Amino acid sequence: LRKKRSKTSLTPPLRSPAHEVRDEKRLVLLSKQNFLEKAVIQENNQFEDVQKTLNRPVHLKLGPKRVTGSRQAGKASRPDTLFDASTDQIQPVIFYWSLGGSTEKIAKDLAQEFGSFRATKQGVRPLKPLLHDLTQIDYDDYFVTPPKPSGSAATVSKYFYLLLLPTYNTDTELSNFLSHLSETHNDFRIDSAPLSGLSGYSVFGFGDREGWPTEEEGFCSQAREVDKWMARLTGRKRAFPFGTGDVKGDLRRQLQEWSAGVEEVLQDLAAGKGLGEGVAGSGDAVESDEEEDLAGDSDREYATALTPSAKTMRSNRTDDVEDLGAQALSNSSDDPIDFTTYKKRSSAPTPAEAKEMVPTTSPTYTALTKQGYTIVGSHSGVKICRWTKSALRGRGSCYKFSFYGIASHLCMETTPSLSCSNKCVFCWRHGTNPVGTTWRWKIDPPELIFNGVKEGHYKKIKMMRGVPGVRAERFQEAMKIRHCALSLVGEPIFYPHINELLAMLHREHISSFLVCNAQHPEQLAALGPVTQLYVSIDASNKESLRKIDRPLHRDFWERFIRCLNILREKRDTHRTVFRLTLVKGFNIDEEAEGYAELVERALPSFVEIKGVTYCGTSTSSAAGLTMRNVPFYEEVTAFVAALNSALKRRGLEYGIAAEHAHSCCVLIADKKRFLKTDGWHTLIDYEKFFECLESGNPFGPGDYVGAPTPEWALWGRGGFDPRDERVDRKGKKKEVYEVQGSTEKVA
Ligand SMILES: Cc1cc2nc3c(=O)[nH]c(=O)nc-3n(C[C@H](O)[C@H](O)[C@H](O)COP(=O)(O)O)c2cc1C
Ligand code: SF4
Repeated sequence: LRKKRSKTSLTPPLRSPAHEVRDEKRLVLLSKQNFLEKAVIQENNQFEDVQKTLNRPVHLKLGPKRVTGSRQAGKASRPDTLFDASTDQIQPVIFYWSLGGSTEKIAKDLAQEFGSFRATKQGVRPLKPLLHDLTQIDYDDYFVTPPKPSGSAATVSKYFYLLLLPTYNTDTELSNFLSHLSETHNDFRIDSAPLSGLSGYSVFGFGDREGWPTEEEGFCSQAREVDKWMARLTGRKRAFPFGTGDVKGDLRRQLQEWSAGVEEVLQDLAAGKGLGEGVAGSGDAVESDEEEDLAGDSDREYATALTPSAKTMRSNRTDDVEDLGAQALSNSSDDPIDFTTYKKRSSAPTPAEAKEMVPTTSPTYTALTKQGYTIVGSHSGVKICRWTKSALRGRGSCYKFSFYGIASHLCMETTPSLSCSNKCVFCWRHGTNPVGTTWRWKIDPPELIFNGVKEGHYKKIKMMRGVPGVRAERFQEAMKIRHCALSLVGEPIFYPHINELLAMLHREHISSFLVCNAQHPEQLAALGPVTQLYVSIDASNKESLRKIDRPLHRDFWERFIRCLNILREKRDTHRTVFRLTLVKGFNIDEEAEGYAELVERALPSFVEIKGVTYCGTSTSSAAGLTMRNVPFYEEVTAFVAALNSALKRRGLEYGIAAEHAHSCCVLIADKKRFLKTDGWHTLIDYEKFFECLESGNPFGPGDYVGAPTPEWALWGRGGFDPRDERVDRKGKKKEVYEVQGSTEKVA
C-alpha cells in the first residue's frame, strides 16, 4: 500500500471550509457502491484508501460551515528554542520606523556599533545585526512567525529582535504595525505566542517630554504598546527592560545604557547562558497591576506561604531542643524561658560537633527558599524586598529614601544569622526561622557570606529584567549594590564575625544599616562602625515587652536596658536609631511617656515610628493579633505627636522631621544634630561616611550629615517622591501590603 501511486480525483482540492461541506454533500448523493466501483476501476491498489474515504463521517448539516474556536489559555506552544552554543549563533535583527529621520539614523548607528561585538571568553559572539525599516518589510515574514532559522545543518542562527520606535499621536504606519501585532495575538487560528521561537527581544522608544511629559500623557506610548504586544507574542521573551529616551533630554545616556545592557544579554545568549530564569509572570499577557502581585509582592507570598510550611516544620522538626521549647512557648505560655539555664554544655562545641543552622535537607530550608530567600552557606539569607522591585519599576522607594536618601533599587537586604532570640508576635517570618539564645552552630566565614549574598542578590535582580515596567536605567544601576540592610530575618548581630562582614561591605563602598533586637549587649558593645545602627524598641516597659517580643532570655529586660545604655555610649561614634513598631492594643496606649523615658536614657539620633503590618500567619493569630491591631496612619501620627510632647516636657531637643505616609512611618530627629538653619538634614552623605572611615580617625554621626531632607519628605508633606509613579491598588486595603517590605521589625 505504500508504493508510489498516482494522484486520484478523490483528493479534495484545498478550498475553503464552505466548499468542503458542499463536496461532502455531493458525495453523499452518489451511490457508495457506484463510487467504489469507479474507484476500483481507476486504481485497484487504492481500494482500502477509497473505502476509508467513503466511510468517513459526513456532515449532513446544510448551509455554510461555521468555523468556531477560541484560544485555550496557557496552550501557547513553545517551539524548541534550545540553544547550543557550540553550533548555534545569535542573529540580532534591528527593526525601526521613522518619520522625521532621527530614529532611522540612530538605528543605523546602532547596527554599526553592534557590528563589532566583543567575543566572549569562549570566543563566541553574536552575528552582525540585520537592519530593517518596518515600512519595507512584509509583517507576515517577521511578526507572525519568526524567520526560519538560517544557516547550514551544522550552524543555526537564532533570531533576536530589537525594535527602535518613536511615538506619534497621529495616524501613521506605526498604528498599522500595532494593529498587526494585536490582531496576530488575538487571531485564534494562530498560536497566541507565535514568536516564542525568538531567542529574545527588547524595545527602545523615542519621545519628547516637552510635549508629552509623563507616561500617562503619552510619552513613548506607542513603543510601550509594542513592547507589551511583543511580550505576549513571544511568550515572555523580554530579554532586557523597555528603554525610553527623551529626544530633547537625556536620550544619549539612556540609549547608551540600554544598548550596553542589550549587548550583555546578546553575549550571554551567544555563550549559551540563555535568558535566565525570569520571574513567574514576567512579560506575561497579564499586563496590568495584577502583574505586580504576580511579580512583586514577595512579602505577601511569604505571609500566605508561611502557614502550611510552618505547620510542616513544626511537625517535622524534632531535633532541636530550643525549637521545641519555643514551640511550647508559642503554643501555650507567654512565660519567657531561658534555655541557657538547663541546656548544659561541659565545654564549647568544637567545630566538628557544631550543626548547621539551616541544613539544606531541613524543612526550614525548604520553607525559606519557597518564600524566595536564597540561603547562603548554612546560616545566612538574602532576598529582594518589595520596595526594590517597586523602585526598579519607578513606583517608589521605601521610607529610607525619603528619610536617608537610600534608593531601594540599590539596596540589598540580607542577614548573616537566620536565627533570633525573640518570638515577636508581629514577626511575619517566625514559624520558619530557627531560634536560640546562644550561637551554637557551625560558623561560615564572612567571605563566603559576602560573596554569596551579593551573588544571590544580583541573580534576583537579573530575574526582574523581563518584568514589564522595569526601567532600563534603574535596572542597570541596580547591578551595583550601594546599600545593605542587615535585617531581613533573624538577628544579624548574633553572627560572630559581624564586624568583618561589615568591613567587607564598607570596603566596596556599600553602606550598612544594621538592626538589632536589644538582647545581646556584649555583641552590641563590640560592634564596629556601621552607617546607621538600629535598635528595636517594641515596648516601653517590661510587661509589655514580655508580651510583645516573647523573648527567650529570662533576663530580657535587663539585657534590653543594658543595650540602651550601650547605645548612649555609642551616640558619639554611631548614628543611632530607635525603631518603634506600633501594635494597637499592645504597645501604644498610655506608653508615650514610657518611650520618652527610654529616649532620654539612650539619646538616639533618630526615633522611627511605624505602624505594624498584619501578616495573617497562624502564629500571629495564635498570639491574638488581628487586623484590628494594625493602627491607622492617623493613630500613628497622634502617637507621634504625644511622644513629641512627652520629649519636650523632659526638655529633650527632638522634633518631628519627616514622614512616609505610604508606609505608615514618621521620623523624629535630634534637633541639635540634624536641624540646621535651612531646615532638617536627615539625609546621609555616604561618600563622606566612607572618607571618615578610611581616614582611620575617630568620627561620629555629625561628620557625615547629608543634604537637606527633600521638601516632599518633610513632616506634613506625605513623603512620596513626586518623580515616581503612585500605584493605586484597587480594592485592596492600602497599608497592608504596601508597608510590608519595610515594616518588619528588623528591616
Ligand atoms: C506630530 C508629532 C506627534 C508626536 N507625538 C508624540 C507622542 O505622542 N509621544 C511622544 O513621546 N512623542 C511624540 N512625538 C515626538 C517624536 O516621537 C520624537 O520627536 C521622535 O524622535 C521622532 O522620531 P523620528 O524623527 O524618527 O520620526 C511627536 C512628534 C510629532 C512631530
Ligand atoms: S525595605 Fe529595607 S531592604 Fe527594602 S529597600 Fe528599604 S531598606 Fe532596603
